Order: sequence, then C-alpha cells, then structure tokens
Amino acid sequence: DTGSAAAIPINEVDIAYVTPVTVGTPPQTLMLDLDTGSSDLWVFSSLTPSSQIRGQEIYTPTKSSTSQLLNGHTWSIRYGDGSSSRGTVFTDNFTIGGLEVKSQAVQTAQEVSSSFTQEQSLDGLVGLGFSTLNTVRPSSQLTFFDNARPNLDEEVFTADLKYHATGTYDFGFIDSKKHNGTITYTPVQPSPGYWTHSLSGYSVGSGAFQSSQISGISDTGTTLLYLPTAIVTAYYRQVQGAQNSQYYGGYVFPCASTLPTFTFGIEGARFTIPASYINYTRISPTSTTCYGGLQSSSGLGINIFGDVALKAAFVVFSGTNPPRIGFAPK
Ligand SMILES: CC[C@H](C)[C@H](NC(=O)[C@@H](NC[C@H](O)[C@@H](N)CC(C)C)C(C)C)C(=O)N[C@@H](Cc1ccccc1)C(=O)OC
Repeated sequence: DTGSAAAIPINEVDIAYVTPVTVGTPPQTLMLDLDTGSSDLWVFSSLTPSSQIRGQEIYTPTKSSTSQLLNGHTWSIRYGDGSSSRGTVFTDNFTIGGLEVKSQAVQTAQEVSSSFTQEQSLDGLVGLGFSTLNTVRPSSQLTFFDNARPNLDEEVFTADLKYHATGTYDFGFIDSKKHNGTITYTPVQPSPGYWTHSLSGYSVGSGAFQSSQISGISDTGTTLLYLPTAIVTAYYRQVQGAQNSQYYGGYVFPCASTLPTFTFGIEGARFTIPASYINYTRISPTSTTCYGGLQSSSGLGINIFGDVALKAAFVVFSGTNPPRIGFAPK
C-alpha cells in the first residue's frame, strides 16, 4: 500500500503544517500536524472541555461504529515548547491520503494547554517518531507508521514541506518527481525515539564550509532550526543590527537587513536554506524588527532540525533496519 496527503501551512509564516485525515465510520475529517518529534496520535474530541475548544474540528467516538474504548488506558504529554495535553484512548479506523490503518490508537484529549486551544487550525497531532516515545499507559501504543509498515510497498515515509505553500507527505514510496538528483542517506540513532542523526557541518553565506558532526533531531513538528550557540552567533554576526534579545527570547534584526543563506551538510551533500526562510517573521504586524528562523538550542538541551531546515530538502524517513534518514535537493 501507499498513501499521499497534503502538508498545508496553517498561517502565513508556516508556523506548522496540517494534513487532512479521517477517523472512524462514517469518516470524520480532522486536520492534524504530522510530527516526527513525538509519537502520540491525539485529537481534539467530544471529551475535550468546550472551554478549551476554539474552532477546532473534534473526533466523536460515539458517532463511529468502529470505535472501541481502550479500557483503563490514559496518556499525558509535554512538548519542548511547554505545551501539553492528556486524556483517554480509543481504537478506530484511521486514514491518511488513502492509506488505512484499522484499529489505530486514537488518543482523545480531555485537557489541552492554552497554546493548543489558541491554534484553531490544528485539531491534533500524528506522532511519527519511534513508538518507544508513546505516552499511553499501562501499555504504550504504536504510531500510524508502525501500524501501516507491514502493508507498505516500502518501509518509508517522505516529507516535502514547502515555504509558504502546500507540500506533501507520502507513505510507502519515494516519488522521484518530488526531488532532483540523488538522495543522501545518513544513519539514525533510534534511541530514545526521535529521528536523531548528525549534520556533517555548515557554512554561512558564501563562507567556507565548517566540517563538524552536529547531532540533532529532524522534527517536522518544530517550526524553526535550533543549533549550537557558536554556529548561531557566527550567522548573526553577518546581519546588520542583529541582537540576541532577552525580551523576545532569541535573535532579532531589522527586517530590512540582508540575511546570508545557511548551508548544512548531510554526509558529503550540501543543502542551502534561502535567506527568506531565516527572515522568519515580524515580531508584531507593524514592527520593523524581525525574528530569526535560526535560533540557539542552548536552552533546549537538543539540536532541532525543524521546518526551516526541512523545507529546503526532500526528506526520506526510512524505517528499515537499521533506520536511516535521506535528504535530496528539490
Ligand atoms: C513524549 C514527549 C515528546 C517526545 C516531546 N517531543 C518534543 O517536545 C519534540 N517535538 C516537539 C513537537 O514537534 C512540538 N513542537 C509539536 C507542537 C505542535 C507542540 C521537541 C523535543 C523537539 C518531548 O521530548 N518532550 C519532553 C519535554 C521537553 C523536550 C525538550 C525540551 C524540554 C522539554 C519530555 O517530556 O520528554 C519526556
């Protein structure tokens, strides 16, 4: 089997991407954030207090003839950005882009933190990290990819995220029309459960490439690119008027400043992030100060190759044994 679905930016600065999915019988359509940085599939539901719902679509298990309560199971998750959610679990039919998994664990939110309530275009997440990270207890549940894997033509899914445009997630095949040239693969460390791998180095603008192994996680659910402070300061040293603002919690600069590109290495291959991706957003609609798409990871304890980096490439998440991740130009 294979599947193919849209990755739609939820606002004008690509803060997150959502994908239409269907749950239950008859199918209920929700827009979910496919997130390789976590491994819980959870949705706004009929069990979510109405005070915490602001325009999101919900899953109502009692309206589905194929839903089954997973008795006595609960979940609770906290993300790196401080957001959180928790609740109970049903199994039901779940489809992404024509690819169906019967009796997928669908985690129904009984509580979501305010940042989820405020994001009205996001009805939940599909975790595509390794199932070891799943928070359902007493028995952890498998991700959509792990459930689909035995029926997939190829044990892969791919992300073709785009700047200010709709891209695609494909399951079970590698679409050669979506990338130019060869896919460069590098090993993935599957423990503790992220898609953890190394960059082979970086360069700023037309500067010389600095070879160095930079370990981090490729996370489609994280908006920006977070790298070690030394790299980030070297980048913003090239930007007129840039400063690391305590007030805004990161590097800001005059919106009119010229930004250099940023290039990262995957093994011997090189991927260049256009300056426009790093000129991320005005700090407020009328401000002339802008917030950078490249920020320091020092507060996180982990380097995160988020959407700002991933949308510069065609990315293959390969669930083969051993797992690996591939990047290709597009
Ligand atoms: C099961 C928990 C999942 C795997 C959670 N994953 C994450 O937080 C990763 N992905 C974050 C998500 O992509 C998030 N941005 C989705 C949006 C819609 C909220 C981060 C690290 C890039 C995690 O590691 N949470 C940490 C909390 C944390 C992480 C990083 C820094 C600080 C604190 C934890 O609780 O681990 C047990």
